[in-house]
Amino acid sequence: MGGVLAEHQHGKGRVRLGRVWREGAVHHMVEWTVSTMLESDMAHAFTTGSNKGMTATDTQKNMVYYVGKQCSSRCTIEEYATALGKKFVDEYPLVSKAKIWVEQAPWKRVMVAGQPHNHGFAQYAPATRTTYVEVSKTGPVEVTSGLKNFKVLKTTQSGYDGFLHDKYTLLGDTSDRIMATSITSTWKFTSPVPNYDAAYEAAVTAITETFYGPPDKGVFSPGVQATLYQMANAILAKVPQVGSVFFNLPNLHFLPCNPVTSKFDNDVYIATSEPHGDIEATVTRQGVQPHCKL
Ligand SMILES: O=c1[nH]c(=O)c2[nH]c(=O)[nH]c2[nH]1
Repeated sequence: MGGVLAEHQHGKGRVRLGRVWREGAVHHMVEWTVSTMLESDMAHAFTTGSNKGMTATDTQKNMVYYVGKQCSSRCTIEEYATALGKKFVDEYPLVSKAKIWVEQAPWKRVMVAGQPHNHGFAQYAPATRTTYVEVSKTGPVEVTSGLKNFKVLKTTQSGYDGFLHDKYTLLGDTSDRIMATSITSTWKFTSPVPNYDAAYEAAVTAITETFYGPPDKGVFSPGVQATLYQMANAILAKVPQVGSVFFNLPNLHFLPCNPVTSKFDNDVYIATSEPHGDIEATVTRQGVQPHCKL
């Protein structure tokens, strides 16, 4: 057993936490799925079998709830992840770096009879806000935010042509098609963020304005690749603290359908999720290193 233990870490995956802040009759609620990873002086656990000094993954799970309790007033996932990461590196001498992932379930306050409900919530869409935070004993806290499962679609203002046509190609050029994708994006901050909620809303606005264009006319997309690049640039323009933006965009095809008695007339489609195109890229400001896609 002479192999070199090159890297190691240990953590707890997908710990689910509900947190309610009761402000009088009006309640605020979040549901978070938290994953942790600790880099620590624990090589001996792998190479000798001794677990001396180890922060057990069960303890890491307990800390998820403990720090949730400590957040006595409403906070963002970025603030929570930073507090949790700090707790690990401050509490445990052998831990050099804590890596924290948090996903926020899309609970929204419901409207009943036109009024916001005091304590009722619903999920209207599966878009999930995400964060990944690294806290080391030395060095700055590194925060990456994002979203996943954000399904967007437009029924026109999308085309795809000019690609290589050879004997293996069946797809024809098109100047009008449905464009649909399920957006996963992460954006890494390179300077302090005064308000993570505002930064998130600005990034989502940048994505939607760029994808759809103005409400009356929309905006033409010549391909998923070009739209991806434009959306990333829109985030860089709208959120000055962001240095690097990653997108993964599956191309969810709606295929022209010829119902038995008629021809396709831009009206009936075969909706598919598989197989799908898969298009991704990272776009950075000049001189900024791309962040890893997570
Ligand atoms: O926008 C697109 N990009 C592609 O790379 C691609 N490939 C494909 O078959 N259709 C599309 N559409």
